[in-house]
This record gives sequence, C-alpha cells and structure tokens, in this order.
Amino acid sequence: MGIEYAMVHVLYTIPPAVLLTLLYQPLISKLDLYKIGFLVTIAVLATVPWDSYLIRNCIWTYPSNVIIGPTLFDIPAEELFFFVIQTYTTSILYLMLSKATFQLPYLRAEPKLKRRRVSNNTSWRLCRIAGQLFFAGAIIASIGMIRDNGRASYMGLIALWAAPFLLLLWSLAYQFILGLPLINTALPILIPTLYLWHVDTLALQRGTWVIASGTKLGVHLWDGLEIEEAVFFLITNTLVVFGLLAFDNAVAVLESFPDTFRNVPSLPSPILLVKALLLSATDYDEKRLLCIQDAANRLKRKSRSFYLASSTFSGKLRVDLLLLYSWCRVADDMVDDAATPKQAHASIRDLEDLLREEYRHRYPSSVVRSFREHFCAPIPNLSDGNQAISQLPLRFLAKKHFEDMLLGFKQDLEFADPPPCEQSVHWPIITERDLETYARRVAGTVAMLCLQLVFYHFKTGLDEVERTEILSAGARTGVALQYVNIARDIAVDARMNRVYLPQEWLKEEGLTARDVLQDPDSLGIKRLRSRLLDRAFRIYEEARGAIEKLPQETRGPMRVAVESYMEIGRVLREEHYTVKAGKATVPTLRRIKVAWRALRG
Ligand SMILES: CC(C)=CCC/C(C)=C/CC/C(C)=C/CC/C(C)=C/[C@@H]1[C@@H](COP(=O)(O)OP(=O)(O)O)[C@]1(C)CC/C=C(\C)CC/C=C(\C)CCC=C(C)C
Repeated sequence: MGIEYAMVHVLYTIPPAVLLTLLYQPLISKLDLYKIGFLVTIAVLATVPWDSYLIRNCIWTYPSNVIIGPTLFDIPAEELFFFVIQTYTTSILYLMLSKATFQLPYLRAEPKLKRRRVSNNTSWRLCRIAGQLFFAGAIIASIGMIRDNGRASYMGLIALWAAPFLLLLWSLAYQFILGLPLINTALPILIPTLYLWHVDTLALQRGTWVIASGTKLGVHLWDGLEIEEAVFFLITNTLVVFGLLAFDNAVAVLESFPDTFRNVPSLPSPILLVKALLLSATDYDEKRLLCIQDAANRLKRKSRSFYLASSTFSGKLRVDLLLLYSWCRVADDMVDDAATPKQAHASIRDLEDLLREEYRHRYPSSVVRSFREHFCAPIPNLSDGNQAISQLPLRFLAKKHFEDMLLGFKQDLEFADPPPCEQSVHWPIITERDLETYARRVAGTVAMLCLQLVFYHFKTGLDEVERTEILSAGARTGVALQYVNIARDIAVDARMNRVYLPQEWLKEEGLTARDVLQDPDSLGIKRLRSRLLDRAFRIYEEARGAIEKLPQETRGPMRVAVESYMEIGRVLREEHYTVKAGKATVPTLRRIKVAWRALRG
C-alpha cells in the first residue's frame, strides 16, 4: 500500500480542477452541470471495461506500493478517480472557452439531394466523409495491430477502443467540430493534453504506473513520455471535447427549431438529445437559421455591452433576446439613417405595417409556420434584420410595446432639419416629463419586451400583480439606460440636429438648443449631463432590486445587461475616458470585471 498515485491527484489533477471551478463558478448553469455529469458517466462506463482488460492482461500495471488499495474490476480507485477528474477538468475548460461563443449560427442547413451543387455545405459533407473514412481506417488498422500481438498491441488497443466513439461523434457533430472557432474545439483538447503529458512523464519516470515492455512501440515523444501515453491523453481529451460538442450540437438543434421540437425541457433527456442529433441537416429550417445568424452578427458588430451580456444568457431566451435586439437595432437605424425625413416616415410606416401583419397572423398557431416562411422571405424595403420579428414568440409580447417604440422613433423625427431659429424652437423634448416619455417609449418598452421573454421562457410562480410590478421596474430601468445613452451621445446627437436635454433645463443654465448644437462640450452642458446622469442613477437604484424577483437563472445575466450599460454612465462621470467613434466606451477589462461582479450578485 502507498500514496504515490494519490499524490499525483493531490499535486497535479485536483488543483487545476479546483482553480477552474472557482473561475467558472459564477457562469455555471444547471445545463452545464448536467452536461458534465453526462460526460463523466459515459467516460467512466466506457473506460472501465477497457482499462480493466489492460490491467488484467498486464499491458499496464501498478506496483502495489504506490496505490492505497481499493479496486473495481482490478482498477485502482486512484485510476477511477483519474477518469472522473480528467473528464471534469477538460469539460470545465471547454465550457469556459465556449461561453462567449453563440453556437447556434454554426448549424448549417444542407441542400436536399436533388438540389445539391458544389457549395460550402457540399465541401463540408466531403470533410465529414473524409473524417469517417479516417476513423473507419483507424478501426481496421487497430484490429491488425492487436492480431499481431506484438509491440503495437497497446497502440492498437487504444485505437480500437477510441475510434468507434470518435467515428460516431464525428458523424453526428461534424458541423460543430469543423465549424466552431478553434478556441472552442482545439484549445480545450490541447491545453489539458500538454498538461497531462507533463504529469504522465513524471509518473512514468517515478514508476507510479508502468507499461509492459513487449506491447509498446518503444518510441518516446520526449524523454520519459511513451508515444502510447501521449496518444492516449490526446485521444481521451478529444473524446471528451467531441462529446461536449455533440451535446451542444444537440442542444443547438433543440433551441433552434421550436416548431420541430416543442416543449423541450431545460435538461433534455439523452433520447431527446439523440433525436436532435439525428435530425438531418437537410431538414433544418434554413430561414430561421439565417435570421439567427444575421441577428448574432448584428449584435457582435453593433453593441459591445449587449454582446457581452448576451453570452451570459443561455438557451432559447438568448436566441429570442438576440432576435429582439436585431429587430430594434434595424428599426432604429432605418429611422436614424434615412436620407430624408420623408424616407424616415416611410420606414416607420413599413415597420407599422409589418407589425400589424405579424400580429394579425400570429395567433392561430397552426398557421404560424407558413407565415414565418412568408415573412422571412425578403420584404420590399425591409432588410433581413426586420425578419427577426417573424421568429419571435409574438403571442407573449405585447404589441403595444412595439407600437410605443415606433412612437418614440417618430418623436426623433420631430427634431426639425435644418435647425430652427431660436424663437421657433419646437422640438419634442421641452420638459423633463417629455424626456421621460420619450425614454419610456424607446427603452422602457425594450425592457418590458425583454422581461416578457423571461416570463415566457421560465416558470416564475409570480402572480399578475408581481409581474406588473417587475415590468414597471424594468421600464424604469430602461429609462435610466436611455438617460445614460443620451448623456453619452450629446455631441453625436447634436451632429444630427437633435437635442434631448430638456429645454427647461437648458434655460436654467442660460442656454438654448442652438448652443448645444454649436458647442456640445461646453461647461454648462457638462453640468446638465451630470444632472441627467444623477437622474439615471437615482431611477436605477430604485428599480434594480426587482431583478432579484426574476427566475434565478436570469438574475445574473440581467444584472450584467443593465450594469454593463450603466457602467458607461460611471465612465462619463470620470475626468478622462476612452472615446470611440465619438462615443465614450468602457475599456474591455473593466467591462469584464463589471460582468463578473454582476454575475456574482
Ligand atoms: C442581452 C441582450 C442581447 C439584450 C438585448 C436587449 C435589447 C433587445 C436591446 C435593444 C436595443 C435597441 C437597439 C433598441 C432601440 C432603441 C434604443 C436605441 C434604445 C437604447 C439602447 C442603447 O443601445 P445602443 O447604445 O446600441 O444605441 P445607440 O448606439 O445609441 O443607437 C437603449 C439605451 C435601450 C436599452 C434598454 C434595455 C436593453 C432595457 C434594459 C432593461 C432590462 C433588460 C430590464 C431589467 C429588469 C428589471 C426587473 C429591472
């Protein structure tokens, strides 16, 4: 009896597992825990028979003075623990590295057989077949190595054990394995592999475990590391990561196609996961995928705050928030970027028509699909982003919020162009009340729509009164965010002949709207900006508590969404700050710190 193998865990495998757990803990979700549990169970079940065979046939052995004693099918307890801790640590690392990636857009619909042309998707299919041939070849070669019963036996046993699993996982999840960024696929394999190569070198040198000499090739990757050991750790980490990718691929299918997979539980059963993986890529709803891809690209390009926040949301809520963002962003840009006020008004009319049509046809659920197809097809004058609305669960989103948002955009158009002379200033924001109404329309509505999505996706157990209170706190938070937005953009808005600071306030400072247009950075205006920020933070402080009444899974992400935007307000209160494209921004590291703190609550 000895503790040498146990010490390998104490010194080398447990510390990284603990460290990664502490780092990832604020982000961990129930689905992550389920995923890890699933993978660890499969890893143990798949490895025990194989490892027991190797030990019983003396292909590798453990001197009795290095292990504590208990065994299962001749496998020492320390070895069993190795399967668990390696799978666990590699899984946590994978989860950490994949958190920021929104995976759904990596699903690709493939054309049906009749329509196949040489395209990107066809070359993917060729890659899939090439991979399948490679793994099938490895199986055949491994059988030969084992039959020879010589120095390649151990290598053959590794390959025969792993290659069928790899073949299966590759065939089911090749889209994710090939398509996701290397940081999500190669890195979580390579980092633990290199680390375990180092640990293995130490263990082999000390004789903690021993490989029988007649069954190994005798090739060393470096001094002290047998090639079989190197391949073993590379393959086991690949198996874990491919397993996780297949799991995520299945979840992505379940989340992307609510028409095919209805009422998906938050922790889908293994059978459901397999069903999702078996759905042929030729049956994917291509239009929906395009809408989701388009929304994800837009968010990444347009908003650093909401992009970071979106990575903390998960599941279908994340998809719907993206789609909502996309619609709001495109609608706002259509009005702001219109060449003439006439065109801007026409855009608003188009958006009103679209809303009316979407709501009119949405209610009978049997026709949802056909209309979804209709509205995801290009509509004259409306860009792809507008199609996002056709993918939202509109039955659970009040039409009035969208209408009010458009009313807010109409208010934007009330700023005269060219700027009016001082006496005839008839711009929309005269009093603080006007400002609040405007902010409620353009941002309070966004908050209420986000919350309605939360109520749709989660069982909250809240009654009508509590929901109304939360919606109202959300709307106030939206107002606070909009005030920060206005405080940040005084100069940018002035270039568009817009002054959102209430004229009453300007008057108190002895200023006019024209002064803002001419010198948006003057001292008086800076004072008004501080006043606006004070209002924003007061409102926010009063309302933010309502987040804690939301379902537990959404509290942290909601805090991140609002906190990372309010941080812009904190930056504006400082003496010096970074400005990008004329707008104050929060430096990346600070943004991450804010998100981290918000997640911890
Ligand atoms: C995580 C995630 C993907 C969230 C998406 C949130 C979402 C749907 C945002 C839409 C934003 C948008 C483009 C709206 C159009 C009107 C508009 C411009 C509003 C201003 C947003 C600022 O965006 P940005 O800085 O990119 O705009 P410009 O460059 O100036 O054009 C707003 C400031 C409004 C944003 C308001 C919210 C996201 C509401 C936040 C409140 C909650 C989520 C509720 C919190 C809950 C409780 C209970 C307190």
